[in-house]
Amino acid sequence: MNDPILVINCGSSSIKYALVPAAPDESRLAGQAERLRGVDARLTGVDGAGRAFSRPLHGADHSEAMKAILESLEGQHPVAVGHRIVHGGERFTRATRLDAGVQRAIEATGALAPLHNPANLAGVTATLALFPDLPQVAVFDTAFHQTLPPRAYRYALPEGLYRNHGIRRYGFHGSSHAHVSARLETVSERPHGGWLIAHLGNGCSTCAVWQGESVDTSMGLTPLEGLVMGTRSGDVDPGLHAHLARQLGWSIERIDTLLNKQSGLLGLSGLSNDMRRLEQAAAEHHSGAVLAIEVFCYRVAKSLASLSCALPRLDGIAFTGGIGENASAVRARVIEQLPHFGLKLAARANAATVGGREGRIDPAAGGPQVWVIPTDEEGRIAEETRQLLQESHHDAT
Ligand SMILES: Nc1ncnc2c1ncn2[C@@H]1O[C@H](COP(=O)(O)OP(=O)(O)O)[C@@H](O)[C@H]1O
Ligand SMILES: CC(=O)OP(=O)(O)O
Ligand SMILES: [Mg+2]
Repeated sequence: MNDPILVINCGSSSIKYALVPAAPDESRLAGQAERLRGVDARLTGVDGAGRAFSRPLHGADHSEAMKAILESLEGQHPVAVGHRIVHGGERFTRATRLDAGVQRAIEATGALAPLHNPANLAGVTATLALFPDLPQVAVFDTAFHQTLPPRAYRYALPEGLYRNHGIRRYGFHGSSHAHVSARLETVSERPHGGWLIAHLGNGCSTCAVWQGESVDTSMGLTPLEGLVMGTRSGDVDPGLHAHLARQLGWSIERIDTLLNKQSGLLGLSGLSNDMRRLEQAAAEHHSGAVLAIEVFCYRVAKSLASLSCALPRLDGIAFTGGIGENASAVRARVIEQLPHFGLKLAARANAATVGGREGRIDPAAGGPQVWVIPTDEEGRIAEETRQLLQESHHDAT
């Protein structure tokens, strides 16, 4: 493999990794460790000899899982490591070489992404211990949204909170939205247009892109704002916090756990945070699952409609992420709630575009286009890592 970059995407309970070669057509070694710290923790992937493997990790934490991942890559020689870091705050507006100072600054923004930044840093620490001599780069979810205008990133709060404490909307899933936006430039034949992207995975966000730049997005100061997610509530009345504290005596920690870990699809259904499981249960008329999917789809449609205000023109919509790429029934329910935009689906193309396929799923009747574009956060992180290292090499010579 030619000068591959090792990409590490550490989530709260999973690590996705990929060894991304310089040549885009060459295949990648990739995999994931899931349900970390659980008895059923497991690593699945493809090893250096091209063999698929799946093995139990028995309660492994992030650093033990990282060791197992690196063992599976034995014989491979990455030239650098690119890390997904979810929150870059106001300081990190682009990919940045990791050093002790940068690590400390990422730690300081940890409170704003409690499910993500601490896990991201655990991945950095484990990788640094195993690859002390390799350049390591942080690629931030927030960076793509640096182009948001003030009307989109400011909350209607007193200015001092923004100026002195960085209280503003940042936006996340930037590597995913950037990848999808770049693909749309290539495949849609409507370059430099206005697009709405729905990234629907465990975390979910929408993004309005005009001429390749993010102009508004549904996530805010933290990855909790906006859509209904696996375990996150998304938007609630900001008065809810005071109400729960005053009326039920709940602590801030309890409210935070409620909104981040016990809500969303899980809270609404009382069953699961997993869309696959909910679709099965809804088919068997589980009322919680039926309601959870209904609220989920309505909130995606409502968010897309409101973000359309950020665009001078709507060329189309793209779905991505585990749900966006696979759940054709979810896509159909979202689009059917947006008829006033002239949006329609071609039912057969919609049903067939699943399992990592890219494709256009509207009837091509001249209205806004609808696309499924599989995300590639790892590819984008590798690209930005490579670019930064090339720039610093040029600066040094
Ligand atoms: N075939 C499928 N049908 C419906 N939902 C799916 C399918 N495959 C994956 N999903 C859903 O995608 C979500 C996970 O998305 P993903 O983007 O992989 O998450 P993460 O944010 O952890 O990367 C889960 O809700 C899962 O149920
Ligand atoms: C920012 C975010 O929500 O990330 P994920 O989808 O990986 O949870
Ligand atoms: Mg995700």
